[in-house]
Amino acid sequence: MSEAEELNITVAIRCRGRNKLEIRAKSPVVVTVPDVTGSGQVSINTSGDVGIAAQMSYKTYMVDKVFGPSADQALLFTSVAEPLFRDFIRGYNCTVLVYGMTSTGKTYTMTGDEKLYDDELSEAAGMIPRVLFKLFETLDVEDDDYMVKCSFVELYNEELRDLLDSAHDTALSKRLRIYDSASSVNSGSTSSSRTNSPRPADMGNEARRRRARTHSGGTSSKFATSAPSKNTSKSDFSSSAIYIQNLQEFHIVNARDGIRLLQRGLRQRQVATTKMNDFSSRSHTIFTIMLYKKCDGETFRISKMNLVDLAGSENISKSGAQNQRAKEAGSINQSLLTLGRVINALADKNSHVPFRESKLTRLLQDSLGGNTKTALIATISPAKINADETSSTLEYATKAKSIKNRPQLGSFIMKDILVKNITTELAKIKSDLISTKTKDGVYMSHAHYKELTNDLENYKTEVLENKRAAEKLSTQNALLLKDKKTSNEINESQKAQIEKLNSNIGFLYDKIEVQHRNEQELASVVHKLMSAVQTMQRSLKSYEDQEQKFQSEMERVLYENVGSFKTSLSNEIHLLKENMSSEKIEIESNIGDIHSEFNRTIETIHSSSLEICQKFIEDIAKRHPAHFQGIHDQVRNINDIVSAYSSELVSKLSNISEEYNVFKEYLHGHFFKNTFQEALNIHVDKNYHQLKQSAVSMLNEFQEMMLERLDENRNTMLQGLKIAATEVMAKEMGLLDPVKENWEMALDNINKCDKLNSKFETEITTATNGLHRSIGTALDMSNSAVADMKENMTDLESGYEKLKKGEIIQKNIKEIGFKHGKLKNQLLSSANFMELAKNKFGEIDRSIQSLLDLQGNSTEDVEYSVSALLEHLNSKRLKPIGSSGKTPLRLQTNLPLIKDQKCNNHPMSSSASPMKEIDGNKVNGSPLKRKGYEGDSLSVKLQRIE
Ligand SMILES: Nc1ncnc2c1ncn2[C@@H]1O[C@H](COP(=O)(O)OP(=O)(O)OP(=O)(O)O)[C@@H](O)[C@H]1O
Repeated sequence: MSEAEELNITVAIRCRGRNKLEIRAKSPVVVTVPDVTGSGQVSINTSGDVGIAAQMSYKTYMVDKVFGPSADQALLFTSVAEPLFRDFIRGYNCTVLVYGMTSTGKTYTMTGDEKLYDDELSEAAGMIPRVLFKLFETLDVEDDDYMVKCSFVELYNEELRDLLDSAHDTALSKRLRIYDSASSVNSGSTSSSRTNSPRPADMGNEARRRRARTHSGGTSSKFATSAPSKNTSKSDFSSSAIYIQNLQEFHIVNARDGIRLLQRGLRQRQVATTKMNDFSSRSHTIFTIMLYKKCDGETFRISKMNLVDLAGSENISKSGAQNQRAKEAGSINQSLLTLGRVINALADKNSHVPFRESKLTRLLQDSLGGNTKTALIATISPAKINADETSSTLEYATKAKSIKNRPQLGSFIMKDILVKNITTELAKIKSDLISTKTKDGVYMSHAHYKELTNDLENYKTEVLENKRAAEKLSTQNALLLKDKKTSNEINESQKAQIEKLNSNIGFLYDKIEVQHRNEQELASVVHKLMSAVQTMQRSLKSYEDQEQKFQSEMERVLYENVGSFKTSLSNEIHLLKENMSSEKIEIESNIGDIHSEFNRTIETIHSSSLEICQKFIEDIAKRHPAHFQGIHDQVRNINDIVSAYSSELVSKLSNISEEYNVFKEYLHGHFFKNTFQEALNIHVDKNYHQLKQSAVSMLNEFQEMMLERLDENRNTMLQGLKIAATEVMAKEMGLLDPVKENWEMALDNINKCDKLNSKFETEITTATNGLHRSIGTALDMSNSAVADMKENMTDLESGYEKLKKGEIIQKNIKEIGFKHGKLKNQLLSSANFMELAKNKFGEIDRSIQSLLDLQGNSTEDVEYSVSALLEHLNSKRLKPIGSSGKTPLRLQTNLPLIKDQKCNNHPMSSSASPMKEIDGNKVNGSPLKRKGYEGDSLSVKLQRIE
């Protein structure tokens, strides 16, 4: 096999039979394995179903070897450990690991029965005793120079302990520390992939010394001693990537020495009784056998065999672990979890493998994915009650199968260096022995004494330094306490501020509530306003209806009167013509009739018009002002409400704005800082307690411990602070962001609301003012119109009285009578004229008809029409003929005829038609606008009636 060849880890499964507990629990077997050994296949029924259904839920795993309940210890050794053992003898570093749930037989597999019976091993002896025996058997057969050393270390609660240290668990025991080893100290060694890190300083001198050594002739072959070579692991450990400082290695010369060391170590090992195992191992152990085997004349190859018994993963609820046991289980599970992650990372070929996350994985660094040949034995229980743990163990075992190592031959050491080391150690021990023998008490060599004195001095110095460090820590602690007090005070004030802020927020909520209610009130007022407008529209409509009624009344009167007037005129003309032809013309009576008929008609028109007009005006005078006054009052009311609401709203908004500013200021100025202080405070507290504990323990520890603890504590504190700061930053920012956003959005909304309200207020004020003004104007106009109408009514009355007197008409008629003779000759032409007049009346009739038509649909703008009517009434007052007094408008209809009669003494002889003036001025020129024509309004219609 080439040295750099990749080799998968060998994975074996060992399934024991059901133990008493499982039998008592009547837990069925769910794991299928061969009874002894067979193919590398193991199946587990994950559902717990039985019969055919069970076949469906079997999960199968493939590994290198599977051993069933009947597989004995010897088979395990020959199948798994022996191939590795052979490589170990050849100079490879090898590791055998047992892994599995508690009580599945890890210790049984690795150690088993380690006792000797007549210097022989029992059948139940596990791998370690078997390797020891096999080793010396093999070395004896090879009959070559060698040296064997053993070490036994346990990892308990993440702390390394030397199980072979006679001062184990006492104050004198030296603390073990893990270092990454440098590459081989010997020129003949091969470099490891993980051996580039610098060696610890305390290794430097000896290593340098050795490198400087030149080859010298070898002396010893076997070392017949099992005395400890204290602190020598550093000197001889060359190919492994991991170095344990202060770990003692013991020379052994035969298997029994090794067994004794094993037994000594096992006595020190942490074992406890749990519900699942009477002798449950509470720690991980590594029994290491180091072989220095002669390679050629002057060099020895160093190889190691690590036999690792891992503590069992356990379900605390099942194992019933409490207090110390629970703590142990937690630590065990934690380190096994990291081991699982390391296996996963290696199997997935991740660039980062978390070896440094636990001491266990650091120790196994070279065995997993390194230069070591490794075999993993996963022990499992066949019972259903442990099916979950068994599945998990099988998952890990399968994963581990894909891990590849690059086994390499171990490094070399020069024979003379090896001999010198041993000689020095021997000399030291001999010297101590002699001193002890010659005197009472505890004696030692001068050199050893000197060394111990040096150590003592060093320790004294360390204690002093530690004291100083402790004092410094106390000062820091006092400062931290002071800080804590200040922080607490800040915290209190912060709390008060938060409470205040909360009450402010509550107050704001109340205000918003009030504002909401105001808005609702405003909406109802607007609603009322709308209904008032609708009422007004209805009033206008009734006003329009009245106008229509008035028009139709007017139409009826005009039709009746003008029509009857026209008919009687036509009858008169006809009669006149007949009388003229029969020469019996009684013009006086005719004229008298005309006169009386004319007066009667005018009187009827007048009285009807007067009656309608009076009724209309009274109606308007009665309803209109009161109605407008009501609207006016309502609008004023609305205006007041809106103004009050608006001012209240403005004050509330300014309050909100002010609160927001306070809040913003608080957020910017205090909020984050104080929270940070609070969190910092918690972390400071935490770290303070840690520091306190550390300080107390540190005072009792040696310098290494002290320095390491200090470093660790400082790092923990720094990291804690860093994490706390980051966490707080992230948390605060995370919490603050949505709040800030919400506040900003709320402010935006408030501002928008403010703007909207201001706009609304302006608009409603403008609108109500406009309405107010319009209604005021309309009211004024109505009042003045009513006054004017009343005045016109008076004028109408006086005009009518004058007309009634009919002085001028009487006079003219008399004149006509006197002039009867003279006019006789002209009767014919008069008859013609009358014919013409008849036609003209027809035209007048049509004109009136069209005028009435035009009146029909002129209600577009009632207010305008009313104002136009009033305006018209004001501007179109006419005076009666021969009088300076005012005449009602409608009396002027017949004025042209009378005027002509008065001004021309011979109206009958005149070629100009008396109607011509009417034609030219108003009728014939047809200035009348048709229905629907622009400007068609009541005012125009009234003009035409004139
Ligand atoms: N294959 C086996 N044959 C016979 N007995 C076994 C076998 N496996 C385990 N046992 C017995 O089961 C008991 C528990 O075994 P062991 O202490 O080795 O378990 P473990 O896995 O090391 O447990 P823990 O992790 O708690 O230390 C012991 O009494 C052991 O003798």
